[in-house]
Amino acid sequence: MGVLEKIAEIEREISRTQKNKATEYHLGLLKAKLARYRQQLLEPTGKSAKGDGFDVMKSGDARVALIGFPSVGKSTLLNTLTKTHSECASYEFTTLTCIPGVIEYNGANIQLLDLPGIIEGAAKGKGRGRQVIAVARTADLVIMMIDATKKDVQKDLLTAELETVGIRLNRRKPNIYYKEKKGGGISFNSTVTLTKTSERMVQLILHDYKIFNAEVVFREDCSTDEFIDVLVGSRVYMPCLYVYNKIDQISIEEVDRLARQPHSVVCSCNMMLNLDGLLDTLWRELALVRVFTKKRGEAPDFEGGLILRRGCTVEHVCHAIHRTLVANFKYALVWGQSVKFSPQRVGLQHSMCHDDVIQVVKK
Ligand SMILES: Nc1nc2c(ncn2[C@@H]2O[C@H](COP(=O)(O)OP(=O)(O)OP(=O)(O)O)[C@@H](O)[C@H]2O)c(=O)[nH]1
Ligand SMILES: [K+]
Ligand SMILES: [Mg+2]
Repeated sequence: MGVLEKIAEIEREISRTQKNKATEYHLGLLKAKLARYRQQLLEPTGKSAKGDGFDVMKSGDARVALIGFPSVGKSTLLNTLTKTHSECASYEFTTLTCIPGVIEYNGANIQLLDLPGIIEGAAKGKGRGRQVIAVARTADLVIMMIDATKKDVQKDLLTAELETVGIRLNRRKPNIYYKEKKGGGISFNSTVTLTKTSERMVQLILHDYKIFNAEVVFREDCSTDEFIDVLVGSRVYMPCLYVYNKIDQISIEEVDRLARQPHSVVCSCNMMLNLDGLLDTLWRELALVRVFTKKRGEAPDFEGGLILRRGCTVEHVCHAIHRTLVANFKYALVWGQSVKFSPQRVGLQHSMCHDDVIQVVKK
């Protein structure tokens, strides 16, 4: 039996099995097996996807992948936001490869990847689904583009496809410490009360994976699924922005409802509606920050802002300016939202805000 058939069989068994106290361990083990087979499916088989235009060099300050069903308007978005042209048409699967463009925003270069449309079953190899999803894994953010005139199930279907291959959208990495050991058996600890899984469940799963020596510490109330994620590894946790396109075709009430969903933005690429709003939201979801540098007695360099991540400190800024700067750092003067007074004298650990100005004083 091939891996795909094994996966199908386990999926059938899971859907057949009623969820209750008596089947809890059985279901947990089935999920652990499923995760293992899916992982096998993801491992390179030798016949890799090289050479068909999907291996695009990473460039710029961040990478964004466009994921969606066919003909939702992904290529139209690339054409409106970047200088690159990608073929658009009313028929499905117009785009067949990965086409990179660059969004210039707030002085940052954001790489936007137009990709072929994906359909249900993509993760199992339907269409070019697996190649598309492989590209999505390399992104800093996924834009899930949804046709606002169609049903909302698109979102759940696509999320499920990405989940299958280990992409976790808008979720934090579970706070579980896990380490395989050479001996000593399984050591299990938790710093909180566990309500969604148990030590026994974890033991059973580890046993199923033929792991007999390991240290496990739950630092939050995680589920069995989350433990399996940590065990299997190679999961990617990334932000996702849901972009509802074609709002020119729906009622204002419906636009309003969609715009209120979490991590969502509405637009019309054809009619150029709310593209500014889209860029603004994209910037926030990417958690990018621009910082201007200034030399003593001169105006800030408003042309050459540094692009960093939210939460960055003066130390990060120094690294971005020059690798030896931290060693020679005495203090910095900062103007902007991160300080009470402008300028304010700060140290290396001070956190910067978007559009702050900094002057570094050396020893
Ligand atoms: N009404 C309306 N139509 C749009 C909008 N944006 C794109 N379209 C139309 O939707 C169709 C598909 O657009 P594409 O950009 O080719 O869609 P895609 O998602 O790249 O499609 P594939 O590459 O086939 O997956 C085209 O006929 C576009 O003109 C919009 O905002 N409103
Ligand atoms: K199309
Ligand atoms: Mg396209």
